[in-house]
Amino acid sequence: MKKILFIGAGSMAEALIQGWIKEKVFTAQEIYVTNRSDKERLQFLHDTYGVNCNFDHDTYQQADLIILAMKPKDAISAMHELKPKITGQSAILSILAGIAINTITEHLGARPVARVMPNTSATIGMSASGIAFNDKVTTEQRSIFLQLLEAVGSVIEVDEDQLHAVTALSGSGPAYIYYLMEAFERVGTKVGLSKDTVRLLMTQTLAGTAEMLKQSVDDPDVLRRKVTSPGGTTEAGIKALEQYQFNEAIEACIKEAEARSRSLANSK
Ligand SMILES: NC(=O)C1=CN([C@@H]2O[C@H](COP(=O)(O)OP(=O)(O)OC[C@H]3O[C@@H](n4cnc5c(N)ncnc54)[C@H](O)[C@@H]3O)[C@@H](O)[C@H]2O)C=CC1
Ligand SMILES: O=C(O)[C@@H]1CCC=N1
Repeated sequence: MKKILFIGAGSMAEALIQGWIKEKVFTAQEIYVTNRSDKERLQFLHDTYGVNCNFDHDTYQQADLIILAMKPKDAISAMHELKPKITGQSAILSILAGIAINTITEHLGARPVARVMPNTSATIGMSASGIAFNDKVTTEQRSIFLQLLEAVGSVIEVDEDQLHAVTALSGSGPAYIYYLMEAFERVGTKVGLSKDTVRLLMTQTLAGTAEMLKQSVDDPDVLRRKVTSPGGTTEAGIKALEQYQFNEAIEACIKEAEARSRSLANSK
């Protein structure tokens, strides 16, 4: 039986716990979760998923895998608390935005580390994750780490520095799409539809568009042109997006998020 220990019990920890249990990667009995102070949150995770939230110090030493899942600003103090407890050879999987592998080994000692940027769609097995490893990760461990992320979606190996861009795009990405959906729902009701109808239409439109991009050999601009009849509705809509500087807004969004990821490395 394995021991998988989450340090941090927030939304992303819950998404991975849910995804791994659902995909039968780990049983609830194999998962241990702790956080800083919120006992009610731990009780909720125990009651909902059956994971272990009350355990002794031996669990730290026996853990096969420790998952760093606190906020980046809490990472240094959390690792400081963790270091004396983990005398064993546990590998580390970090989902911390911005925090470098070197910072982790500086605080937790030389050990295998996978730095991962998943997203909350891991909950339903649909995460898009980026991953980078340090040189302590063996070939066997590397394939285990990849399997863990494949179980909750797709995963792509990148250079560690590229994880800032991955964070800005697919790590934060679900929030951009939810924000877009909020806007569709708001305007949809202004043009005469109910919120439920808009949600149904646009959820299917997003899913269909994503599937077209996956299945088609065409680039997005080619697919877009197939929707855009000359003098038609799409052309009018796109013109409005251009007038409101859609491309500049998206560029600023991703660049700001990427820069924030880089600056999180220095946050205290
Ligand atoms: N929420 C998301 O969509 C994603 C988050 N991430 C990363 O995952 C990490 C967690 O994010 P969320 O789950 O959104 O945060 P959250 O705020 O929901 O949860 C953070 C958890 O860490 C715990 N914590 C804080 N200090 C601690 C300490 N010293 N020891 C033990 N536990 C401690 C808190 O009690 C809380 O349970 C962050 O580093 C974030 O960058 C990565 C990808 C996506
Ligand atoms: O907002 C954040 O900082 C985290 C990282 C990616 C998604 N959520």
